[in-house]
Amino acid sequence: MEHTTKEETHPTKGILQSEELYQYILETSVYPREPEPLKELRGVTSSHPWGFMGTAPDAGQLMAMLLKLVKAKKTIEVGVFTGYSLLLTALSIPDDGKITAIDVSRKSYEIGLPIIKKAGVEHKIDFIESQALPVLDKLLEDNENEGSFDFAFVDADKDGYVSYHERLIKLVKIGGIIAYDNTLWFGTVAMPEKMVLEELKPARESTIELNKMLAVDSRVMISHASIGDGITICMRVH
Ligand SMILES: C[S@@+](CC[C@H](N)C(=O)[O-])C[C@H]1O[C@@H](n2cnc3c(N)ncnc32)[C@H](O)[C@@H]1O
Ligand SMILES: O=c1cc(-c2ccc(O)c(O)c2)oc2c(O)c(O)ccc12
Repeated sequence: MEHTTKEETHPTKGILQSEELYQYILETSVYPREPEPLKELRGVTSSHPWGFMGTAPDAGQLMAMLLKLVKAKKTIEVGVFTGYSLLLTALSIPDDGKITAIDVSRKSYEIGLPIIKKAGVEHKIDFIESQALPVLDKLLEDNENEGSFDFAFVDADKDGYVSYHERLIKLVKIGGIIAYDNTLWFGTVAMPEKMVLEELKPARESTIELNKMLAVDSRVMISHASIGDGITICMRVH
Protein backbone atom coordinates (compact mmCIF):
# COMPACT_ATOMS: atom_id res chain seq x y z
CA MET A 1 0.00 0.00 0.00
CA GLU A 2 1.38 3.41 -0.93
CA HIS A 3 2.53 5.19 2.21
CA THR A 4 2.21 8.97 2.00
CA THR A 5 3.94 10.94 4.71
CA LYS A 6 2.39 14.12 6.05
CA GLU A 7 4.19 17.34 5.24
CA GLU A 8 6.09 17.76 8.53
CA THR A 9 7.95 20.98 7.82
CA HIS A 10 6.59 24.30 6.64
CA PRO A 11 6.91 24.55 2.84
CA THR A 12 9.48 27.12 1.85
CA LYS A 13 8.07 30.38 0.57
CA GLY A 14 8.93 30.65 -3.09
CA ILE A 15 7.32 28.46 -5.67
CA LEU A 16 10.53 28.32 -7.67
CA GLN A 17 11.71 25.56 -5.30
CA SER A 18 15.30 26.35 -6.23
CA GLU A 19 17.00 28.56 -3.66
CA GLU A 20 19.99 29.02 -5.99
CA LEU A 21 17.80 30.21 -8.87
CA TYR A 22 15.82 32.51 -6.58
CA GLN A 23 19.01 34.02 -5.18
CA TYR A 24 20.29 34.42 -8.77
CA ILE A 25 17.16 36.44 -9.70
CA LEU A 26 17.44 38.58 -6.57
CA GLU A 27 21.16 39.25 -6.87
CA THR A 28 21.23 39.75 -10.64
CA SER A 29 17.99 41.61 -11.36
CA VAL A 30 16.27 42.73 -8.17
CA TYR A 31 18.65 43.96 -5.47
CA PRO A 32 20.80 46.14 -7.80
CA ARG A 33 17.67 48.09 -8.79
CA GLU A 34 15.82 48.04 -5.44
CA PRO A 35 15.42 51.63 -4.15
CA GLU A 36 17.38 52.30 -0.95
CA PRO A 37 14.24 53.02 1.14
CA LEU A 38 12.87 49.58 0.19
CA LYS A 39 16.18 47.95 1.13
CA GLU A 40 16.02 49.71 4.49
CA LEU A 41 12.38 48.75 5.09
CA ARG A 42 13.10 45.12 4.18
CA GLY A 43 15.97 45.26 6.68
CA VAL A 44 13.85 46.44 9.62
CA THR A 45 11.14 43.94 8.67
CA SER A 46 13.54 40.98 8.67
CA SER A 47 13.89 41.21 12.45
CA HIS A 48 10.09 41.06 12.94
CA PRO A 49 8.85 37.64 14.18
CA TRP A 50 6.52 37.56 11.14
CA GLY A 51 9.05 39.21 8.82
CA PHE A 52 8.58 36.47 6.20
CA MET A 53 5.14 37.96 5.50
CA GLY A 54 6.70 41.01 3.82
CA THR A 55 6.13 41.23 0.06
CA ALA A 56 8.99 39.52 -1.77
CA PRO A 57 11.26 42.03 -3.58
CA ASP A 58 10.93 40.19 -6.91
CA ALA A 59 7.15 40.39 -6.63
CA GLY A 60 7.55 44.03 -5.66
CA GLN A 61 9.53 44.67 -8.82
CA LEU A 62 6.65 43.26 -10.90
CA MET A 63 4.13 45.36 -8.97
CA ALA A 64 6.14 48.53 -9.61
CA MET A 65 6.14 47.70 -13.34
CA LEU A 66 2.35 47.19 -13.34
CA LEU A 67 1.81 50.47 -11.49
CA LYS A 68 3.86 52.31 -14.12
CA LEU A 69 2.19 50.52 -17.04
CA VAL A 70 -1.30 51.59 -15.92
CA LYS A 71 -0.01 55.02 -14.88
CA ALA A 72 -1.55 54.41 -11.45
CA LYS A 73 -2.44 57.50 -9.47
CA LYS A 74 -5.25 56.31 -7.14
CA THR A 75 -4.71 52.93 -5.51
CA ILE A 76 -5.90 50.69 -2.67
CA GLU A 77 -3.81 48.33 -0.55
CA VAL A 78 -5.39 45.70 1.71
CA GLY A 79 -2.74 44.32 4.07
CA VAL A 80 0.09 46.73 4.87
CA PHE A 81 2.15 44.97 7.59
CA THR A 82 5.39 47.03 7.84
CA GLY A 83 4.79 48.71 4.48
CA TYR A 84 7.09 47.16 1.85
CA SER A 85 4.42 46.98 -0.89
CA LEU A 86 2.93 50.26 0.32
CA LEU A 87 6.28 52.06 0.02
CA LEU A 88 6.98 50.59 -3.42
CA THR A 89 3.52 51.77 -4.51
CA ALA A 90 4.14 55.23 -3.08
CA LEU A 91 7.47 55.39 -4.93
CA SER A 92 5.76 54.32 -8.19
CA ILE A 93 2.85 56.80 -8.33
CA PRO A 94 3.05 60.55 -9.06
CA ASP A 95 3.50 63.16 -6.32
CA ASP A 96 -0.25 63.91 -6.32
CA GLY A 97 -1.11 60.20 -6.25
CA LYS A 98 -3.07 58.69 -3.35
CA ILE A 99 -3.07 55.25 -1.68
CA THR A 100 -5.89 54.07 0.58
CA ALA A 101 -3.96 51.61 2.77
CA ILE A 102 -5.91 49.35 5.13
CA ASP A 103 -4.63 47.14 7.94
CA VAL A 104 -6.00 46.02 11.30
CA SER A 105 -2.61 46.80 12.83
CA ARG A 106 -1.19 50.32 12.90
CA LYS A 107 1.61 48.91 15.12
CA SER A 108 3.30 47.03 12.29
CA TYR A 109 2.78 49.98 9.90
CA GLU A 110 4.60 52.21 12.38
CA ILE A 111 7.70 50.03 11.96
CA GLY A 112 8.03 51.14 8.34
CA LEU A 113 6.55 54.64 8.73
CA PRO A 114 9.82 56.44 9.61
CA ILE A 115 11.36 55.09 6.37
CA ILE A 116 8.25 56.10 4.40
CA LYS A 117 8.52 59.61 5.90
CA LYS A 118 12.25 59.80 5.12
CA ALA A 119 11.48 58.80 1.52
CA GLY A 120 9.18 61.84 1.30
CA VAL A 121 6.06 59.91 0.27
CA GLU A 122 3.95 59.83 3.45
CA HIS A 123 1.63 62.51 2.01
CA LYS A 124 0.45 60.02 -0.63
CA ILE A 125 -0.80 57.55 1.99
CA ASP A 126 -4.16 57.48 3.77
CA PHE A 127 -3.59 54.69 6.33
CA ILE A 128 -6.81 53.30 7.82
CA GLU A 129 -6.56 51.00 10.85
CA SER A 130 -9.54 48.75 10.35
CA GLN A 131 -10.89 45.45 9.08
CA ALA A 132 -10.77 45.89 5.32
CA LEU A 133 -14.36 44.98 4.39
CA PRO A 134 -16.15 47.89 6.11
CA VAL A 135 -13.66 50.33 4.59
CA LEU A 136 -14.27 48.97 1.07
CA ASP A 137 -18.04 49.13 1.66
CA LYS A 138 -17.74 52.72 2.90
CA LEU A 139 -15.72 53.68 -0.20
CA LEU A 140 -18.60 52.30 -2.31
CA GLU A 141 -21.14 54.49 -0.47
CA ASP A 142 -19.60 57.42 -2.37
CA ASN A 143 -20.53 56.98 -6.06
CA GLU A 144 -17.49 59.09 -6.97
CA ASN A 145 -15.28 56.17 -5.90
CA GLU A 146 -16.89 53.64 -8.26
CA GLY A 147 -14.53 52.83 -11.14
CA SER A 148 -12.10 55.48 -9.91
CA PHE A 149 -9.16 53.38 -8.69
CA ASP A 150 -6.31 52.46 -11.03
CA PHE A 151 -4.80 49.65 -8.98
CA ALA A 152 -5.49 47.49 -5.94
CA PHE A 153 -3.16 45.11 -4.11
CA VAL A 154 -4.60 42.50 -1.77
CA ASP A 155 -2.25 40.76 0.65
CA ALA A 156 -4.25 40.05 3.82
CA ASP A 157 -6.56 37.40 5.30
CA LYS A 158 -6.98 34.84 2.56
CA ASP A 159 -10.56 34.00 3.58
CA GLY A 160 -11.46 37.62 2.85
CA TYR A 161 -10.21 37.74 -0.73
CA VAL A 162 -13.48 36.69 -2.44
CA SER A 163 -15.41 39.34 -0.49
CA TYR A 164 -12.76 41.96 -1.26
CA HIS A 165 -13.00 41.04 -4.97
CA GLU A 166 -16.75 41.81 -5.05
CA ARG A 167 -15.99 45.34 -3.80
CA LEU A 168 -12.75 45.98 -5.65
CA ILE A 169 -14.24 45.01 -9.04
CA LYS A 170 -16.61 47.99 -8.60
CA LEU A 171 -13.96 50.36 -7.25
CA VAL A 172 -11.33 49.71 -9.92
CA LYS A 173 -11.72 51.33 -13.36
CA ILE A 174 -12.16 49.36 -16.59
CA GLY A 175 -8.55 48.62 -17.54
CA GLY A 176 -7.48 48.86 -13.89
CA ILE A 177 -5.56 46.14 -12.05
CA ILE A 178 -6.35 44.08 -8.95
CA ALA A 179 -3.42 41.93 -7.79
CA TYR A 180 -3.90 39.12 -5.24
CA ASP A 181 -0.87 37.84 -3.36
CA ASN A 182 -0.23 34.26 -2.17
CA THR A 183 -2.52 32.60 -4.72
CA LEU A 184 -0.38 29.47 -4.66
CA TRP A 185 -0.17 29.45 -0.85
CA PHE A 186 3.26 27.84 -0.41
CA GLY A 187 2.32 25.40 -3.18
CA THR A 188 -0.32 23.78 -0.94
CA VAL A 189 -3.11 24.46 -3.46
CA ALA A 190 -1.64 21.63 -5.54
CA MET A 191 -0.96 19.25 -2.61
CA PRO A 192 -3.36 16.60 -1.31
CA GLU A 193 -5.00 18.01 1.83
CA LYS A 194 -3.53 15.26 4.03
CA MET A 195 -0.03 16.47 3.08
CA VAL A 196 -0.70 20.04 4.30
CA LEU A 197 0.23 21.44 7.73
CA GLU A 198 -2.93 22.03 9.79
CA GLU A 199 -2.12 25.73 10.20
CA LEU A 200 -2.02 26.21 6.44
CA LYS A 201 -5.25 24.34 5.64
CA PRO A 202 -7.81 27.17 6.12
CA ALA A 203 -5.99 29.59 3.81
CA ARG A 204 -5.35 26.74 1.33
CA GLU A 205 -9.12 26.15 1.10
CA SER A 206 -9.86 29.87 0.68
CA THR A 207 -7.15 30.22 -1.96
CA ILE A 208 -8.46 27.24 -3.97
CA GLU A 209 -11.94 28.85 -3.91
CA LEU A 210 -10.53 32.24 -4.94
CA ASN A 211 -8.59 30.72 -7.84
CA LYS A 212 -11.70 28.83 -9.05
CA MET A 213 -13.78 32.02 -8.88
CA LEU A 214 -11.23 34.20 -10.68
CA ALA A 215 -10.77 31.60 -13.40
CA VAL A 216 -14.42 31.97 -14.44
CA ASP A 217 -14.99 35.67 -13.68
CA SER A 218 -15.63 37.22 -17.10
CA ARG A 219 -15.33 40.74 -15.61
CA VAL A 220 -11.55 40.30 -15.47
CA MET A 221 -8.70 39.12 -17.62
CA ILE A 222 -6.25 37.22 -15.38
CA SER A 223 -2.63 36.10 -15.25
CA HIS A 224 -1.74 33.64 -12.49
CA ALA A 225 1.96 34.41 -12.14
CA SER A 226 4.13 31.90 -10.29
CA ILE A 227 6.29 34.62 -8.76
CA GLY A 228 6.85 34.87 -4.99
CA ASP A 229 4.04 32.82 -3.42
CA GLY A 230 1.85 33.22 -6.49
CA ILE A 231 0.36 36.52 -7.61
CA THR A 232 -2.84 36.64 -9.65
CA ILE A 233 -3.01 39.81 -11.71
CA CYS A 234 -6.57 40.74 -12.72
CA MET A 235 -7.42 43.46 -15.24
CA ARG A 236 -11.04 44.67 -15.13
CA VAL A 237 -12.58 44.39 -18.63
CA HIS A 238 -16.32 44.81 -17.88
C1 LIG B 1 1.15 39.38 4.61
S1 LIG B 1 0.88 40.81 5.57
C2 LIG B 1 0.95 42.15 4.38
C3 LIG B 1 2.33 42.30 3.80
C4 LIG B 1 2.54 43.63 3.10
N1 LIG B 1 1.79 43.70 1.84
C5 LIG B 1 4.03 43.91 2.88
O1 LIG B 1 4.40 44.28 1.78
O2 LIG B 1 4.79 43.72 3.85
C6 LIG B 1 -0.83 40.70 5.89
C7 LIG B 1 -1.40 41.88 6.62
O3 LIG B 1 -2.82 41.83 6.54
C8 LIG B 1 -3.37 42.32 7.74
N2 LIG B 1 -4.73 41.82 7.85
C9 LIG B 1 -5.11 40.55 8.10
N3 LIG B 1 -6.46 40.46 8.09
C10 LIG B 1 -6.93 41.71 7.81
C11 LIG B 1 -8.23 42.25 7.64
N4 LIG B 1 -9.32 41.49 7.75
N5 LIG B 1 -8.34 43.56 7.35
C12 LIG B 1 -7.23 44.33 7.21
N6 LIG B 1 -5.97 43.88 7.36
C13 LIG B 1 -5.83 42.58 7.66
C14 LIG B 1 -2.42 41.83 8.82
O4 LIG B 1 -2.51 42.65 9.98
C15 LIG B 1 -1.06 41.91 8.12
O5 LIG B 1 -0.39 43.12 8.44
O1 LIG C 1 -1.40 33.48 8.87
C1 LIG C 1 -0.37 33.24 8.20
C2 LIG C 1 0.03 34.10 7.18
C3 LIG C 1 1.17 33.82 6.47
C4 LIG C 1 1.61 34.62 5.34
C5 LIG C 1 2.89 34.42 4.84
C6 LIG C 1 3.31 35.15 3.75
C7 LIG C 1 2.47 36.06 3.17
O2 LIG C 1 2.87 36.81 2.07
C8 LIG C 1 1.19 36.25 3.67
O3 LIG C 1 0.38 37.15 3.04
C9 LIG C 1 0.75 35.54 4.75
O4 LIG C 1 1.93 32.77 6.72
C10 LIG C 1 1.56 31.89 7.70
C11 LIG C 1 2.36 30.78 7.92
O5 LIG C 1 3.48 30.62 7.16
C12 LIG C 1 2.01 29.84 8.90
O6 LIG C 1 2.81 28.77 9.10
C13 LIG C 1 0.86 30.04 9.65
C14 LIG C 1 0.06 31.15 9.44
C15 LIG C 1 0.42 32.08 8.46
